[in-house]
Amino acid sequence: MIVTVTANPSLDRTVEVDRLHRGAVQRALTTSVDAGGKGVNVSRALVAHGRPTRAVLCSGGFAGLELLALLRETGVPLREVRVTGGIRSNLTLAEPDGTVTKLNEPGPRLSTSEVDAVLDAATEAIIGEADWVAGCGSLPPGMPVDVYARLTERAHALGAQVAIDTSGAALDACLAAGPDLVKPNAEELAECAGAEIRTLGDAVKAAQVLRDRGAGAVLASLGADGAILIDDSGARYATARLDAPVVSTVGAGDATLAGFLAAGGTGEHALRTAVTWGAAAVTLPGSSMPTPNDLGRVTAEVQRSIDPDRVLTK
Ligand SMILES: Nc1ncnc2c1ncn2[C@@H]1O[C@H](COP(=O)(O)OP(=O)(O)OP(=O)(O)O)[C@@H](O)[C@H]1O
Ligand SMILES: O=P(O)(O)OC[C@@]1(O)O[C@H](CO)[C@@H](O)[C@@H]1O
Repeated sequence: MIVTVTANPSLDRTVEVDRLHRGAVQRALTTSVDAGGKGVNVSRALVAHGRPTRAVLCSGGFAGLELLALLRETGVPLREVRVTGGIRSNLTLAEPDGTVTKLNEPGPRLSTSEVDAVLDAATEAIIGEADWVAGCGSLPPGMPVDVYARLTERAHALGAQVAIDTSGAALDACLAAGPDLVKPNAEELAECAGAEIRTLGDAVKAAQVLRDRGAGAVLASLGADGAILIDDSGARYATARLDAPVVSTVGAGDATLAGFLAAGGTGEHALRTAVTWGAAAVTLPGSSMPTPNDLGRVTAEVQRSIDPDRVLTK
């Protein structure tokens, strides 16, 4: 069972436009709404593949009610923490060539007791049930920067492994608690390691910095370039070939983490599955998560020998 924790979930509104013109009044072609937030997406992807999961998340305001209703439709088992502030709505402006512009709100301010309630709800969900806990996404205002470190300590005390997918100070702060896995994208990895990432070799070195600071393994997603996994047995690189156009990259990293954990959370098979699920996600609109039917569009390949000079596309 994989428990996901999303302190800052969102309603993800995707608005499709012909072409984005800054400063102009534009008419949308279509709009859609998905239940969002990184851990919520991981749970949605797992449910779509019939894998046991539970999503722990904050909910508040009318947006929170809509989020819960959407999640119930998708069949994700929930453990909600009611908070006073309304949860956020994040906007994606999608253009037909696959370009997305994303505006993420900060989220509601949480009180100290609401922060404790999130950690307690996560602990209850873990007890006796979870093999893995995934703490995912940005922290809402009021949430202390060490919350993922605290989640890691609690989960380890209960015998569960921990994966963290976050950015900035929250990523920095979780490393000392020794999460079993972190899943940065290239930008988050560069910021956390304090290094420029231009090549695959740069990405491997930066991932090693995060391991030296406490992460057990690093699964770094590299956008169109695939993903690398660095753990005790070395570095591996996986790429994916797509049989379909790129529609929306939003949530691809979450599908990647979901695939990795669904396939055991370690090793080559998990890396291949991660890249397959991630690449399948980009062929779908908005922040839709792939189902088993979507995976046939992807051919993934894992390489043990990595060309350190290979220049990354983003
Ligand atoms: N343009 C693309 N073409 C093919 N595959 C892609 C593309 N962009 C992303 N992917 C796939 O999705 C995975 C995750 O992408 P990325 O590194 O952009 O995640 P992310 O930034 O964490 O995404 P998000 O935060 O929106 O979930 C990649 O490892 C790759 O398999
Ligand atoms: O602001 P955060 O928490 O970093 O990211 C939130 C978010 O962009 O992540 C998901 C895609 O990965 C979306 O569902 C959601 O809108």
